[in-house]
Amino acid sequence: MKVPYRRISLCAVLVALSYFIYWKSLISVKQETSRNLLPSTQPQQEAAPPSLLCYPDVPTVSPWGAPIVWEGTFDPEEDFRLHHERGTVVGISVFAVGKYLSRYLLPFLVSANQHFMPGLKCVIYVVTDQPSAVPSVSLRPDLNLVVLRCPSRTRWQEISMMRMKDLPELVFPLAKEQVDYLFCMDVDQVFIGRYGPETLGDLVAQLHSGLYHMNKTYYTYEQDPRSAAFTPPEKAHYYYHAAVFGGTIPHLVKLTSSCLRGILQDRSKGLEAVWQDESHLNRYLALEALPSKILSPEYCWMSWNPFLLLKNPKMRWAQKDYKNLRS
Ligand SMILES: CC(=O)N[C@H]1[C@@H](OP(=O)(O)OP(=O)(O)OC[C@H]2O[C@@H](n3ccc(=O)[nH]c3=O)[C@H](O)[C@@H]2O)O[C@H](CO)[C@H](O)[C@@H]1O
Ligand SMILES: [Mn+2]
Repeated sequence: MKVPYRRISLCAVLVALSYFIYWKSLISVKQETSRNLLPSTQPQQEAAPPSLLCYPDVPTVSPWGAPIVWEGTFDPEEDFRLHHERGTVVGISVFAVGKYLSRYLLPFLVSANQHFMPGLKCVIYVVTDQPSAVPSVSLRPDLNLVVLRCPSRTRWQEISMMRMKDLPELVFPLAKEQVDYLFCMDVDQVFIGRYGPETLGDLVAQLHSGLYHMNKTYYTYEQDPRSAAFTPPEKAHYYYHAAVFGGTIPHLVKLTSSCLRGILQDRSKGLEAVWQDESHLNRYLALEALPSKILSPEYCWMSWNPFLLLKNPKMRWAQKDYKNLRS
């Protein structure tokens, strides 16, 4: 049989072209939607020089004045100088429980060693149910590793949600003595570019890169009014990813205690929020405490999302493998 190569290549070119046009239109729709969220009374922050941003005109400030951090909106040398002079110490807490330890922890640590706050003192708190299995990694002299034991839990939903319990019980008592700012991060991600002190703030939230390009009607807030995580969409602005949040310890204490309270209240009614801890986090950040700084999708990039091609990603999601990793 004769293969119609010319017809196939013509089709491929047409598909690629329409895909490109679709992608460009989505990005501009998103930019319009984001701009529309800004009330007209709010002064809009000067946009950084377009050549430095991934897309010109991305929103760089929230309606309540919190900076949205994109490459090009900050001066890395000035930020570094300030924090270096102050002797700022930055922490990360990362949970690696069950199979997630052997699958994700090593690349997370190796990449953090290379890209996370280079030149500043750092502490990584690894929270795990199997401390002896934590891989030994050669780390830079100003980066310390602290391993903490947490209980083994079987349901992955419990492991994810109970971070809101283990953080204040296991991590914060140490961190409040050792660090000025702490990030609470998922382990299934890797640093791929300089993740510097431009990200530091009292209460820091991460835009979810899977939903960033979408219209707000697609944001996955908990919609069951019986749940403590219930979030009326009209009261919220953004959809945040629970894979990264951070701030100073007093702010994180309030955040985790509110989320844990909601999780336990739901449990007592036989409920579980649609995106577990992430649903409670979104409610908290919409209704109880607005973040003082917001990280653009560059700081937690869903690398296989074809609608979000970024020029300056600093961290990307690792490949998911729910089938093998979740029992
Ligand atoms: C359906 C689903 O997936 N939902 C949750 C999950 O997405 P994710 O797909 O990002 O969840 P995930 O599998 O990365 O679990 C969250 C984190 O909990 C830890 N972990 C989890 C399971 C386990 O067996 N061992 C372990 O160590 C680990 O640090 C992991 O990165 O997490 C988000 C927070 O980022 C939200 O809470 C979502 O609601
Ligand atoms: Mn994750």
